[in-house]
Order: sequence, then structure tokens, then C-alpha cells
Amino acid sequence: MALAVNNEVVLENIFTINRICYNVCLGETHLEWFETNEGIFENGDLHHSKKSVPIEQILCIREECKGSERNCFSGLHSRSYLLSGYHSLSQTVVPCLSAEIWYMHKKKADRWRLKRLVITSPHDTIVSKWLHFGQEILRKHVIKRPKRLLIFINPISGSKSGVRKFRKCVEPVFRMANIETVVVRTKHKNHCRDILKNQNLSLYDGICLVGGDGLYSEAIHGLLPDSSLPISIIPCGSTNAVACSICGPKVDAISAALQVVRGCQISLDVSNIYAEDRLIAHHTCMLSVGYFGDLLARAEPWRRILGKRRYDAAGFRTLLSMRSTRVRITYKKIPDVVDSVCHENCLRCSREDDNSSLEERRIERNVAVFSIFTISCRCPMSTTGGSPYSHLGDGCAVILIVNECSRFQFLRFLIALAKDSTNALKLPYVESFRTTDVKVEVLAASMDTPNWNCDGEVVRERSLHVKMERKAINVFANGVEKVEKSNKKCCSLCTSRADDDF
Ligand SMILES: Nc1ncnc2c1ncn2[C@@H]1O[C@H](COP(=O)(O)OP(=O)(O)OP(=O)(O)O)[C@@H](O)[C@H]1O
Repeated sequence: MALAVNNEVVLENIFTINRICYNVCLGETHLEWFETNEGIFENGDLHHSKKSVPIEQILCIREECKGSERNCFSGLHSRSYLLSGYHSLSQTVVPCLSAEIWYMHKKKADRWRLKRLVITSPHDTIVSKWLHFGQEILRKHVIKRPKRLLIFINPISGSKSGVRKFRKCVEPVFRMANIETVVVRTKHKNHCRDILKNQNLSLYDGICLVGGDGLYSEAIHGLLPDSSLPISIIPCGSTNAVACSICGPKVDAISAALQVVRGCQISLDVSNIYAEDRLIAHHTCMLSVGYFGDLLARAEPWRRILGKRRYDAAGFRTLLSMRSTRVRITYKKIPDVVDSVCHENCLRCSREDDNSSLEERRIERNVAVFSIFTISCRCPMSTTGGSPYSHLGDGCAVILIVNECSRFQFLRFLIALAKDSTNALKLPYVESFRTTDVKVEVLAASMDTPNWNCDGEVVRERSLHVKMERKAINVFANGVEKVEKSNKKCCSLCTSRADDDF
């Protein structure tokens, strides 16, 4: 049997799966199985079409939960006998044992699901051997999988479905993968941050957040400046920009939980915000003044009444009363073309660029939006994200400026942003560049102090200094998978392509 490369065989036996006879092989790296009475001869060898699962994608191997008596085939004693074809054998009911193997498989981009493989043998010794050695191999080879997680559930996130989603989709996955959990249901704002600041976290291998971007921001403020504990985000919030930016815009609770089980980690940049040389916050997604700042300030009081819809209502209202903001920006521009997208195994994020001797520049102008993006901020509403060319761990922020424009032009920008933000960046009144360090001073606005949208929290400051901190936080994720674009055209207003994915 030709196995996956380096897949040294540990166990190999004949089992029935759905009443069909299979050769099942557990190796050092993969579990493989193929139908014994199928295969084609090629160059004198018999080749089978095999199914294969990497070991790190197996959650558990355990005794089948149902009763131990089931339909089996009598007389299955030797491998050679089985290979000669079992179809002619009469079926009788004999006591036997089954083991179930739970593994994850990719349904489509960003979406992972659980599958169950039930392997049955009339010999309880074979099944017991598989249960024993299978669990041993999992223990030995799934070293990246966390053993103990501290879980925070925000019961008011998004449509308040955090607790239900956790019980239904996340808890069973962690239980199956033998991950111990300590669950905290947050009782008030900053509850998660305070626990992370004050608890001994050496007992845990990771933090799991069941909520949205606000809960993630709280966790960052609790963990930084010096924690390497990886975070997982189970998307249950209204926007879920962090979860969608690190796992893909279609990620759901079960897929995010399965990413934890896989144990892959990447590092994310965080930017530190200073007001008058005092560190006031870390930001992980978007810091924005102008339209998005005003929108947030208007939406927050409507949270209780409108829930997720508050952003639509506040967005429309803010568009009607739109105003421009005069800003002075001092920044260190990185001399590169802003056109590369961050995907799995990103080269830009693994490169060590020296940005220490960059020339300082200054601009002053009226803007409709001034935003600093640390990550792409993908979400189900904007699958390419507000900043499609932001990288997760390159140490740079992307600045997006929408210069003063008419309401119609701004609406066109918003539509393009939702459909495919790469087209929004091509509009003549939109500018974008990368930086590692930027100072922004709001010179005049109709309100006394401007509203900054800092990861969904309103910050009221006239001038801010933002410095990037490279790869400050580890997360359980693999990066966004690359998906081929379709060629379907959308409407002429947004001049975008009608893709779902980026
Ligand atoms: N028990 C609680 N009661 C009130 N507020 C809470 C509680 N737990 C957390 N919070 C706060 O709720 C805010 C919103 O949480 P979260 O980000 O999880 O949901 P969301 O705003 O619906 O999602 P998103 O940020 O993705 O739009 C956060 O600022 C967090 O600090």
C-alpha cells in the first residue's frame, strides 16, 4: 500500500465501514483507508483510491457510543480471506466491537465540519488495540493542540447567541478533542480584561473568546504587554472583523473551534495608541475619524433597541449629516505599492524588513474618512475587508484617506467597499499607503472633540500617535485561504466583480 510521504505504518487492519470491507491504516502522519475489493493494476502493482486524513485533523478515536452488538460478517478471520471479497458471505449477528474516529474536513473555503468514521471488526482485540494505540498516537503527534483553555463568553455579543453557540458547536468539539475548559460568562464590560490581568495564566495553553471584536480588544488589553498565550475567537459578535480577517469571511463557530483543535498559530500586529505620550489603548482592527467615528458614536446608544441593525440605521443617518474633518498627518511612509493580499503562509509577513530609517512626511487636508487599519477587517458584509491589502504580521498599518467629497461620491465609496474594497481604493478621491508610525491631529470639526472609532469603542481625543508593534499577539488560525476569483461582473456603480470571496 502506497502511503502518504513519511507515513510510517503503526496499525493496519481490515475493518468494515458501512458494511463494506476496508483496509484501514494508521500511520505516523495520516490515517488512510481504501476499499479492499477495488483498485486498478498499474505497472504491475495494485493501486487503490484512498481516503486520507492528517493525524492533526483527528479529534479522537474512541469506542462507538452505541451498543456493542451489530450486524457483522461471520468468519472474518484472516486478511487474505477478506481480500478475496466479502460480498458472498452471509450476514449474521455476532457480538463485536466498533471504534469511531472523529475527524475534521473542509467543506468549503473557511468552513470546517466534523465527520465520523465507524470501523467495525468481529475481533474485539483488534478494536481494543486500535483504541489503545490510536489514542497513544494522537497524544504523541498532536502536540500543537492545547490541553487546557480559559474560555470567555460574552452573553450580549451580536444577537446574544454566544452561550447557545458555545454549548451547541464549541463545547462538544473541545470535549471530543480532550481539551479541558474553564468557562467564564462575562458579567460586565472589562470583566474579561480584569481576569486576564489578575489571574495566573500559566495554567492554560490558550484563551478562547466567544464574542466579537470588542471582547477580543478587551482580551488584548488584559494580556499585553507580555503574554504569548494564543487566543482563539469564536465569532458570535455583530461584525467579527478579527475572526473573519484571520480565518476567512465565512468562518463560523464550529470552524473556529476546529482551528483550535488543529493547533496552528499565527502572529498578529497590534498598534499602540498614545495621547500626549501616554499609552491610552491598543488597537487591533481599525482606528478611524470622520464618517466611521461619527457612525459609531451615533450607533452605540441604539445597541439595546436595534441590536446588529444599529450600524445600518446610524450609517444612513450619518450619511445624511455628513461633514468633513480637517486633519494634519505626520507619518513615515513605506515606499511600496499597496497591492499585496495576506493569505496563508504569507511571504510579506515572514520577511524581516528594516523600516527604521524612513523619511517623515506631513500632509494637511479636509477628509471624509481617515482610517488606520492593522488588519484587513473582513466581515460577512465586506468579504475583502475595509483594507484588503493589510497584512496580519508585517508590522505595518495601512492608512486609508477618503478626501472631502459629495454624498453621492461617498455612497459610491461605501458600496464599492462592501462589494470589493480593492475597487474602492481605485476611486480618484481615495488614497492608501503603508506606515509604521503616524501622528494625527484633528484641526477643526463641528463637534468640540472628534469621535474616533477605535475597534468599535468611541475615543474622544484631538490628537493621537499610533505606533505599530509587530507580531504582538498569537492566535489559533492559519491565515485566510486563497480562493480563485470568478469573472462575473457586478453593477457599473461600484465597478466591482460579483465575488463572494477574495
Ligand atoms: N456581560 C457583559 N455586559 C455588558 N457588556 C459586556 C459584557 N461582556 C462584555 N461586554 C462588552 O460588550 C462589548 C461588545 O462585545 P462584543 O464585541 O463581543 O460584541 P459586538 O459588539 O456585538 O461584536 P463586534 O464587536 O464584532 O461588532 C465589548 O466592548 C465588551 O467589553
